[in-house]
Amino acid sequence: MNAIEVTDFRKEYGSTVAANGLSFSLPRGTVGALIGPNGAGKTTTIRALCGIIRPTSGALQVAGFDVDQEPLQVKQRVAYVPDDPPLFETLTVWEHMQFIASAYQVRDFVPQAEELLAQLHLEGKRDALASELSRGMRQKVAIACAYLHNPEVLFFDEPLTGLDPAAIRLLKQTMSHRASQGATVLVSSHLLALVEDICKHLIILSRGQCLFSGSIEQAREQYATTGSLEEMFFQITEGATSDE
Ligand SMILES: Nc1ncnc2c1ncn2[C@@H]1O[C@H](COP(=O)(O)OP(=O)(O)OP(=O)(O)O)[C@@H](O)[C@H]1O
Repeated sequence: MNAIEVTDFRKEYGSTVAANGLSFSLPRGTVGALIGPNGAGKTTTIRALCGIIRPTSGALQVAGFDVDQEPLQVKQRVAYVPDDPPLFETLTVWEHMQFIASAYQVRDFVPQAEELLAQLHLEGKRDALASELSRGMRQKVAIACAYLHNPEVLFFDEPLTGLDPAAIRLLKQTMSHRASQGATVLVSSHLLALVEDICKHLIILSRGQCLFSGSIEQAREQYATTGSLEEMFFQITEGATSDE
């Protein structure tokens, strides 16, 4: 079963076509990499999948629900970590956890929240206001909030930038672990070498179009390559961006 199903997704911002008839899917229990050059349409696609922006046309399904027709069911089941997470500046780290637990009705959230803060080395910042946190710490708070309500589908937009090596390793481990437990993770990143070992599925966008969607093995077969994800990326996007 696919946790994410995108069919002919189009998004226009005025005269800019950010997504031009994208179709792809991501199987449940998979970590998928959403990659592509700057301006390819990755953030637009993720935001549409979370129900934050509406498509100009096309159909988007997440966790078995139509994003346009059943937005609440979708929002209850997803978590979204944007590249610059907007926190509540006047809430403390712990109050963020309380807020998420309340919004998503997570019962007995305290042990899990404490564990997440410990894993992310945020225990010392438990009572700090969001406005007092470093960029990496803000990202960690957003990650802790994302995990707290045990979402079925997680969207991460450039999650690794700003994190220290220990946090990068932890985030990758937790993504793989969540996927092994049945969750689905779509991660957008330019740091191909860092996501290579956890992503089983590849979605490559360029200029609002989907150049490839499938497993890493299928990509290797289709493009007859044994190279790294980075080499594959250049091979697949070659030509598609050459006249930019
Ligand atoms: N709110 C907006 N208003 C107008 N144009 C937008 C808006 N958001 C995105 N765009 C445009 O849509 C296109 C796709 O942008 P998007 O942010 O989805 O790309 P991306 O693949 O995430 O890029 P990057 O790797 O640089 O983050 C770009 O041309 C961008 O300028």
